[in-house]
Amino acid sequence: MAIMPDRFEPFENSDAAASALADAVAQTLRGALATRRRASVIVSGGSTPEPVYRRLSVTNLDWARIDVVLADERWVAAGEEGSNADFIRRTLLTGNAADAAFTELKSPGARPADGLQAGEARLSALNWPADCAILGMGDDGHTLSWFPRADGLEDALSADGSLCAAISARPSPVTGPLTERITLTLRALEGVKLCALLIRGSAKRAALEKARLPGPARDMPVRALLNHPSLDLQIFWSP
Ligand SMILES: O=C(O)[C@H](O)[C@@H](O)[C@H](O)[C@H](O)COP(=O)(O)O
Repeated sequence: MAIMPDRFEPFENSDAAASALADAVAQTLRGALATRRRASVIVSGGSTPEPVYRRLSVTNLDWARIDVVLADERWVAAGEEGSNADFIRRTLLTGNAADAAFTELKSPGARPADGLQAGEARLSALNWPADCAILGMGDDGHTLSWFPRADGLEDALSADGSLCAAISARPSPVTGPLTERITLTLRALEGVKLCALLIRGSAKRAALEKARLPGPARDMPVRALLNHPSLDLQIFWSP
């Protein structure tokens, strides 16, 4: 099948990119709420999207009808170092957006595999496809918790399996010490209306160009998005 070309939008600075993405997400959610009871947005950790979340948190939307769904999580509980859920609570789920329903990925259990069933049950209760996804990318070509050559990556990139997968990443400067993770799968992104990849800086631009070259997704898992036959990926880049 032919590859759906992505749309690359360069912005002058990170503020302009954040503001354009927050506007696009708000508009998509508003449009969805005009015809459906609930709308949803998938959100990532990482430092880049914080200004997007801060903007959205003060945006006037019917947040009580919006599901905020975590894209991926380190296997740590709320209150522990590295919790993406805490980051989202702090940056997005305040102000107007405090009324949103939040679907987290951490469940009880010693390892991500122990929490897969519970995570899947929570995710299955939501409406799919989601309306928006705000994704990031690392210099190593990972996105969500799809780390290069990680254990569990095949499950995560399978388009017809579960909505979440357990990941054990190979330790690297990008992963840091917390390599046990749970992530949404490629299947969870199928059909998302606004699928946005927000990246900043020349190293990420270079990584993106490298990922565009032919090669296996296991080396640069962002390729699963770039080479997807029907995903309409929008890349918001700023220097
Ligand atoms: O849990 C996470 O760390 C993220 O979901 C991850 O996929 C992130 O989006 C990238 O690592 C980019 O992170 P930065 O924005 O900090 O570069």
